[in-house]
Amino acid sequence: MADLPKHGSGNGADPDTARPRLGALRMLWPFVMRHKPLFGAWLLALAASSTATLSLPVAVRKMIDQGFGSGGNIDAAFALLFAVALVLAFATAARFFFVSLLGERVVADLRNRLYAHLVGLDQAFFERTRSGELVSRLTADTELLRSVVGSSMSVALRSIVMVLGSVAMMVVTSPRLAAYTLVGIPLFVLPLVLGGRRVGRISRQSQDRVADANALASESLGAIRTVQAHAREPWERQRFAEAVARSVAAARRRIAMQSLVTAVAISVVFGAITLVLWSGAHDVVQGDLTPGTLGQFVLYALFGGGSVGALAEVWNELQRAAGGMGRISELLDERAGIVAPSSPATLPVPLRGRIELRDVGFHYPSRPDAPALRDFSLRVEPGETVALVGPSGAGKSTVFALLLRFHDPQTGCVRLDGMDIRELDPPALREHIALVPQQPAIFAASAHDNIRYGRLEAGVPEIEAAARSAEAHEFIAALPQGYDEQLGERGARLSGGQQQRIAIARALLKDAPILLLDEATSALDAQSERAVQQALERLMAGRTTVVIAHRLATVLKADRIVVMDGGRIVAEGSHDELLAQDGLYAELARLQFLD
Ligand SMILES: Nc1ncnc2c1ncn2[C@@H]1O[C@H](COP(=O)(O)OP(=O)(O)OP(=O)(O)O)[C@@H](O)[C@H]1O
Repeated sequence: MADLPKHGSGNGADPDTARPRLGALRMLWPFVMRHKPLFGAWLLALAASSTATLSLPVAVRKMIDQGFGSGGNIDAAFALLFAVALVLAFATAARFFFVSLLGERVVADLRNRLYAHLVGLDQAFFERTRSGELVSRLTADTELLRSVVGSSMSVALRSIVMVLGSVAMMVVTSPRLAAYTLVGIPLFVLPLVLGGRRVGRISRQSQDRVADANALASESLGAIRTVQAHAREPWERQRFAEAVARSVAAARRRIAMQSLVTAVAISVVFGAITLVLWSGAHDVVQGDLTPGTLGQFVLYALFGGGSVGALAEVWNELQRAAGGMGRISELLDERAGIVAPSSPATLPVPLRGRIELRDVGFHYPSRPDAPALRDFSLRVEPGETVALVGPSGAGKSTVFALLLRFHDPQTGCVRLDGMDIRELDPPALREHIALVPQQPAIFAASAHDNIRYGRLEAGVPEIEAAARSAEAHEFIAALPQGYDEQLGERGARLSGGQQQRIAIARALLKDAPILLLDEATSALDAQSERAVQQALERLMAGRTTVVIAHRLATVLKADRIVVMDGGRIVAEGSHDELLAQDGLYAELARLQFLD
């Protein structure tokens, strides 16, 4: 799988890379076909509105020749004109309604499909992809496609119909004038297409500058504490102002180019029309043409010309959207490396909870020459608590990653109750493991929902019981809205110790036989510390536990301490035994636990 190209934002392809191929938009077809009735209704409305538009000039001719000419029926001519206009009005409204709705539906489907696909991808994918970029694909790129399905494609198709219809009607109306006009068309189209291309290129640049400014703002607002703690507000203001100024400068170039194109287009169009009109007027004077027919012809020329202009305008947008679609299909083509076998084995019920890593050798996909674990063998009996201790980078978290099957080891195997975990369906495996990470993820939801994440079908009494065991009930009950209190993005409204206790309550609720606990390194005050410790003891009771230990109390309570260094086990034993050896453990203990 190739690395994704890193764009500043989901908007606009890099002007230096190859032009996006319009063919990428074909990917949208199956999504459109899922809404056949809407699509059909739109085509009908399009046919009706185009027919009405194309009959308008005929009605105008009748009005001029019969209405103003001698002996005509004024009332009937005007009634016809009004009727055509009425059909046009309603058909246009229907066309707009159906195609806009189609755009919304298609984009919603596409977004759902993309999101459903992304959450199923493996950790290796998320390690090499920036989450900001994924969000931008989900929003900015799909947004671009909404405007394409809901408007640009409609404009393009309508314009093509109108150009063909107008040209045909021009030939029918006056073959001689039509011949003049057709010869003049390239003269008229060329500057529009050339100018349009240039506008497209400049507009991509201008959107990239806008995206730069946005990225800058979201980065500094996301790190507002760091910004303010360093008193860097003036610096950030200036950086943002400069980025905004760059985007205005780029937009100015685009606007200037667009203005120029508009001026040229209007001059060329009206120049051509004046010429045709002038030649037609001579015909009228000589009696070869009625005034109404000339009027009819000029209207067709205007419709046709206007539609060519509209085509030129949407051309660039279609190209941009093709770029967006290309990037989305790249993501949809990503395949997870960690998948269930075709017929997954089932775990014994009840699970005993023996875990084993046997002769494991592992390196992260992004770092093939830096093994994170080597010849690593560890067996944890049901109900046993093993503490992993070691310097930073020793490979402790990697053990967790392999037990959860976020990655597969390159050599050796990981077993659960004697069964190779590669034979299992990954979600089924993870159902049996509760993970309490060092920095728990708290969602922007209520306290109640945050705990319920551990087991979605849990009822209120179970959730409260879990909170009580996790020593979290008291502080939650004291929140202004109790369990309904919103905890804020990333748990912004909770202290570190409180966040940990929410995570412990979640794990208690999940009630899995295996517990992976990454103890927080951040020091808590004595009271929080005691509360967290008590909660953890309740959580660990009766479960097979592997804990990345940072506290003396934890290592003292563990059945066994495993000392890791450089991806290997260097010593094993109890606290006292290991202290007596006076090796790496004694050194770490002096630094970490015994100060
Ligand atoms: N996602 C990753 N991609 C590439 N390398 C990684 C990744 N995660 C960890 N590593 C590397 O693997 C090695 C082991 O890391 P690991 O996180 O398991 O150490 P640790 O003992 O948990 O450290 P700490 O106590 O600091 O969390 C380190 O050299 C680290 O740089």
